[in-house]
Amino acid sequence: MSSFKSNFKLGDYLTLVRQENPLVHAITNHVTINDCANITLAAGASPAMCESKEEVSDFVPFAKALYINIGTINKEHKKSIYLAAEKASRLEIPIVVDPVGAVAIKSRQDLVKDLLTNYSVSCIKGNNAEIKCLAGRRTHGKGMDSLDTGKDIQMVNSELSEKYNTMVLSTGKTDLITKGSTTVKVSNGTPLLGRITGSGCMLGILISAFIGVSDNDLEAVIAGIVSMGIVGELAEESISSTTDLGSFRVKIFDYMAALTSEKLQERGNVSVL
Ligand SMILES: Nc1ncnc2c1ncn2[C@@H]1O[C@H](COP(=O)(O)OP(=O)(O)O)[C@@H](O)[C@H]1O
Ligand SMILES: Cc1ncsc1CCOP(=O)(O)O
Ligand SMILES: [Mg+2]
Repeated sequence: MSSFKSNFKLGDYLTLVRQENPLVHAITNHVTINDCANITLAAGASPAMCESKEEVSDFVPFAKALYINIGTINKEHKKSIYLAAEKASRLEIPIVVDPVGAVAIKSRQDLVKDLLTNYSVSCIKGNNAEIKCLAGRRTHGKGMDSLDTGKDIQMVNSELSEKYNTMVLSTGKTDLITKGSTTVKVSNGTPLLGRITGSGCMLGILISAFIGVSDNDLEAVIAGIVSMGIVGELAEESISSTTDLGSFRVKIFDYMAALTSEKLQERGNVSVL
């Protein structure tokens, strides 16, 4: 692993997830919901997709983290998200927000900014375009996908992190995680992750699981990002053609379940900027 100033061991966070089997409450989109549940299980955590407004407030207290993904949001979801965020903030349960589609849809930007302003969000996680649009920057996306090269993204992350007093994770070819004045770059992964739907959502619920077992949220998020990147690399190495996207997707679950803390340590490509 390349330089990271703290002497933390990435693999320890995976071990913790497996030992503690944290319950992650997800209110997430209906496109990738099953992939989110399965990647969470494969990592050693427990997913629960509970989204009804009558139920979320009762359910949140059992969770170690709350993952909010607005990819297919509707009126009902919106109410549930507010109720869940309110309860989680009050109980100091970490919240991760994934602003899917915010580039194209103004009301999604407004919702996410409102959540960041009024609730205790541990991490806002989006692709480069989503993160830039939340900072009011010009960017380029297509539907749920980013077409942004990531130019100036470190500055944008820092601005948002300071403005909302939260961690910011921007994803793309490289992933940057910023907390206050610290930005860490993770260079694991493969472009194939961008060719299946759900890689961003799976990353979002995974980092929620990792945050849920740790008192160091920055290190936990790094371990979650590296895990996703490495299983993408291993899945790519296992297929015979880059058009085997179905096999690639399935292999991601296989390699996540088989991932060891040693592998995490060995292949993690992390540096402090
Ligand atoms: N070109 C790439 N090279 C390496 N990893 C990538 C690439 N594109 C996406 N990823 C990885 O795929 C995951 C999802 O990122 P991204 O595609 O930016 O999010 P989203 O699916 O939300 O648009 C992240 O772990 C990211 O590192
Ligand atoms: C295609 C699509 N449409 C609404 S949500 C969604 C999934 C987005 O997944 P990801 O952000 O992981 O690419
Ligand atoms: Mg996404």
